Order: sequence, then C-alpha cells, then structure tokens
Amino acid sequence: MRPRYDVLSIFPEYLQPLELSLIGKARKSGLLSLTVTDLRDFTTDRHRTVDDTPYGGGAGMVMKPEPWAQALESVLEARGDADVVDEPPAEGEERHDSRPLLVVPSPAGNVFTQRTAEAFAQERHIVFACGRYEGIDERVLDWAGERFRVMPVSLGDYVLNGGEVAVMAMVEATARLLPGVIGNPESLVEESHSDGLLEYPVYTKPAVWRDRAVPDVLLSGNHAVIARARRDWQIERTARRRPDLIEALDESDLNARDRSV
Ligand SMILES: COc1cc(COC(=O)c2cn[nH]c2)cc(-c2cccnc2)c1
Repeated sequence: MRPRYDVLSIFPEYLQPLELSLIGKARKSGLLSLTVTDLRDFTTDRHRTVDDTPYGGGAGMVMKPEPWAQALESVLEARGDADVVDEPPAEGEERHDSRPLLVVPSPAGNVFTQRTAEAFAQERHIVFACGRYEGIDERVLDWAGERFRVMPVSLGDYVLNGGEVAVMAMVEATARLLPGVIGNPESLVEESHSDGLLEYPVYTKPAVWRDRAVPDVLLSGNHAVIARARRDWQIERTARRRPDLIEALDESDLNARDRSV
C-alpha cells in the first residue's frame, strides 16, 4: 500500500521540513505520497480571503467554509473518487468504509497517541486540515462527514496558532511506522509507548564520562539480566513521570519486578 497524505494549509511552506530526513527519503522512494496545498488557491476574491468575523461575536476570526469545501472536493477529485459509492457489504460483512480520513488538528480534538499513529499507518488516504485563527466554521466538518471520516485530533492540552505543527508531528509519528521508512524496524519495537511504558535510559561510549559510569549491568553481557534491568527502569521511569500510564501495566509485570528487586 502506498499511503497518500494531503495537507491543506494557508502556510504550505510551514510543512517544508517534511521534505527532509527519513520522511523526505520515503517520499522520494515512493513509500508514501505527501501533497501540501494552499487553501488560498480555493478563494475567489482579489484578497484571497479565508477568514471572517465570528457569528455571536467574540475575539478573533473564523475560517470561511467555502474555501475549505472547494479544497476538500479538489483533493477527492485528485484522488479520483470524488463520488465514490461504497459497494454494499456482502451478507454478514462489515460495511467497508472507503472514505478517506479527514484529520483536523484542534485543541478540542481526541488526544493523539501512539495507538492513533498505528491506526493512521493503516490508512490509504489521510487529509490533514490545518485550521488557523479561532478555527474552521463547524459546518465544514458536518458537510465533510458525507465524504470523509472526520476526526478532530489534539496533540495535547495547549493551544497552537495553527494546525501545521500538529500535522508535522502526526505525519512523522505515522510515516515512521510504515514499512521501509525506518532502516531498522527492530527499533520501533522497544520505543516509548510501544509497550505502554516509557523507554529505558540509553548509554553509549565512553564507559565513564565526567566521573559518571554506565550502569554495570549493561556491561555484564548477560542479556537476560540486562533485559530485566531495562524493564525495571521502564517501570520506575513511567511510575515517576507518567503514573497515569502505570495503571495499564499488567499486574504480573509488577509482581515480576518485585521478585527481581
Ligand atoms: C481547527 O481549529 C483550531 C485549530 C488550532 C490548531 O491546533 C491546535 O491548537 C492544537 C492541536 N492539538 N493541540 C492543540 C487552534 C485553534 C484555536 C486557536 C486559538 C483559540 N482557539 C482555538 C483552533
């Protein structure tokens, strides 16, 4: 599967870092396609206006609906299935929803986690809509629901000026899970959150650096003992920094840790 990612933004140049490094290489080698489109290309007035004052008053501006609808329709046409109608499901089968995913970074979204990235990595086509100002006219998300699976997504409990930074983070977190993007897929297995825990501390040469030695266990060559020590460090680090994650830890792991201490 060659996933296709579309990004709609009034600051397309903001997404240029996605042309660099591993994601850039993956795009060049055809592992994924990523197209960034300027929302202003879908305005019709001389000033290429994308925002207007909010109904009901309040500070700031709201993104006008029509440019978004035109841009989203254009993305579907480019994909070649603007009017795709899903085949009726076979007897007893789940209806297959071939609509692309429309991800809208927003402080009011569902929280993006590693599980979300894993789900996104299974998607054939994701459209990322970068909101600016106070947000996008809500009717756009309602209208888009006929042609997309619409998903407001938050990176965390803070407010950015626009969705571009959030999209870069989500595209990177997703694309790195695609086959062939990361040189050594082994490195994906033991990283933070892949097993529900934070990752263990890492060390490299020299063995003693500014009077600080690498933990002896890592120099022992005993892989079972090293694996146990690393698991313990993961549990301790997670309990200290992210107690909210620790509940998810399987009871047997905690018991095993107590026995090994
Ligand atoms: C689509 O509507 C949006 C999108 C964004 C950009 O995304 C984030 O800020 C974000 C994404 N994950 N966590 C935060 C910001 C606003 C916004 C700005 C100012 C006041 N109120 C709302 C609105």
